[in-house]
Amino acid sequence: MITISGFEKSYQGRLALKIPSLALPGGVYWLRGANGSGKSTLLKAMAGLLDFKGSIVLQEKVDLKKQDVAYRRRVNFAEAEPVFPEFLTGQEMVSLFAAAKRAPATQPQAYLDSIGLTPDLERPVGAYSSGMLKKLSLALAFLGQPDWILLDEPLITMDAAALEVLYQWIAACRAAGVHFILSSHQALDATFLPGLQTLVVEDKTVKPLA
Ligand SMILES: Nc1ncnc2c1ncn2[C@@H]1O[C@H](COP(=O)(O)OP(=O)(O)OP(=O)(O)O)[C@@H](O)[C@H]1O
Repeated sequence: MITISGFEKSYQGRLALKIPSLALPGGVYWLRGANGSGKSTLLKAMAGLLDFKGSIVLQEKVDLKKQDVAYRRRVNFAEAEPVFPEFLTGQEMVSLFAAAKRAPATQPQAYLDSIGLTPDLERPVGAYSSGMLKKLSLALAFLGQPDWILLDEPLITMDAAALEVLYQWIAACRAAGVHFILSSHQALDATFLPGLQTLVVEDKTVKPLA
């Protein structure tokens, strides 16, 4: 469960998103909304990457603002358009994230092998294509033992084979009790994401679709 209360985010004094109260019990959520509606703002705030007014609390006890290290270890995030330091290799990025997220020893390799990134790990990420960067950032978002994984536009730039792998990762994590929020402009297919629930971002707020 994630509970959002009294949430407000403004940029340069201009309100972007306001959520008086929202409780997300868990499962898989499709975060849907028009361009500029506030999807990335919500996900970045929930990932602890944006300052905001109000509170976000995990499982009624881990407050993002008060226990930020514990919270961030349990909530993972992948950006829509990942930007990494270009001089670091894929392997160096994986090692950094694996240490920060306390990933079990063999976990990173399993993800990288299945998505086909292993042959490119020694190359600097500045030499990666946009699809390779996306695969790397998604693999990083699965490291550790998160309770929630937030994926901003995970479908963009992914080829069909990579998408199938992503759905397999999500299914395996769901079976282990991990919850997901995926933002997407494309409709998500409930065949691949059983129990899919919808959150709509409009009029500068977020509501579950009844
Ligand atoms: N760094 C920023 N500075 C100023 N305004 C911002 C900034 N980031 C986002 N905004 C504004 O906040 C609002 C929500 O933006 P956000 O990126 O969260 O939308 P989104 O739903 O993810 O959009 P898209 O579907 O186009 O990616 C928009 O009006 C946007 O202009």
